[in-house]
Amino acid sequence: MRLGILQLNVSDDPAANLSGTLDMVEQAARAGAVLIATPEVTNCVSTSRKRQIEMLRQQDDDPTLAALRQAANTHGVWLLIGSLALKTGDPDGRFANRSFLIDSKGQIAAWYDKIHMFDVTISDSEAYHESKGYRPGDRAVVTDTPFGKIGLTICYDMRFPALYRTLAQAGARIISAPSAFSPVTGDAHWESLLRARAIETGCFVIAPAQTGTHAAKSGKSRTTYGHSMVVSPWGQVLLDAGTKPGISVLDMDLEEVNKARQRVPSLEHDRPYTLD
Ligand SMILES: O=C(O)CNC(=O)[C@H](CS)NC(=O)CCC(=O)C(=O)O
Repeated sequence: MRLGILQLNVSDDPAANLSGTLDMVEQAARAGAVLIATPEVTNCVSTSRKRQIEMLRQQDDDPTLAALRQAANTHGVWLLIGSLALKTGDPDGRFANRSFLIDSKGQIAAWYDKIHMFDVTISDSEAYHESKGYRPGDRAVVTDTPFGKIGLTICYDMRFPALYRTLAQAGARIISAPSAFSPVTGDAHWESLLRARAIETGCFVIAPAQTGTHAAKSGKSRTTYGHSMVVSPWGQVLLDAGTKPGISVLDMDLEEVNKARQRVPSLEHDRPYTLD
């Protein structure tokens, strides 16, 4: 199956971001991709809560979701929208960081709210407080597709191997990890984390990423790591998209999932144990 990966450098203007993303989806579909995946927060990268309150919408009212559903139907492709930042209507005002799998008719096949929040102080000058802005989810999601079962995760989730194991043991053969990674942790950890998750689950791991410095009309601008990646179930890096925005298309042989799991069936070798 042919996979399209969109590496994006979105701003805090969802309408402008959408037109660029729609162009890239069309190009990837023309190149023969049947599943096209976009990064975390495809609609808006912003560090300003005020700006997010102004620009973001609830799911039923979100123009990015509506237009991408229509594009999936028009081009007859499955779309993994890495995530959208959405209003939730919750009294505490927090947003959802929500991933969507859209089928080739434009219907929502599955959605997933990021479970693990990136509340991390990397250095004196760099800290993230994701849970201040976003309300974490509490359900893991695996869905049937014509390409086998896909498990959904987002970004920081990749540091929680138990979630990946749950998804793989529930039948996932592909796990998505759309991201907006920090450059510092990206350099240190990104490739290792993704390869480890692929090897230990025997899944393809697909990780479309935001990249570069994100233009902001309001608030501080933010920089992300890029290097969108696809890793085979044997742990080979099939794609590293570097740091420029753009489209990558590659063919995945899903038989490799069976082969890797036959060679090393560790997914079936869990054992109960006590902790003294
Ligand atoms: O804030 C938003 O609008 C969307 N959310 C994100 O971009 C999140 C939280 S800041 N980014 C990550 O989880 C990066 C994780 C990471 O870099 C690591 O695990 O090292």
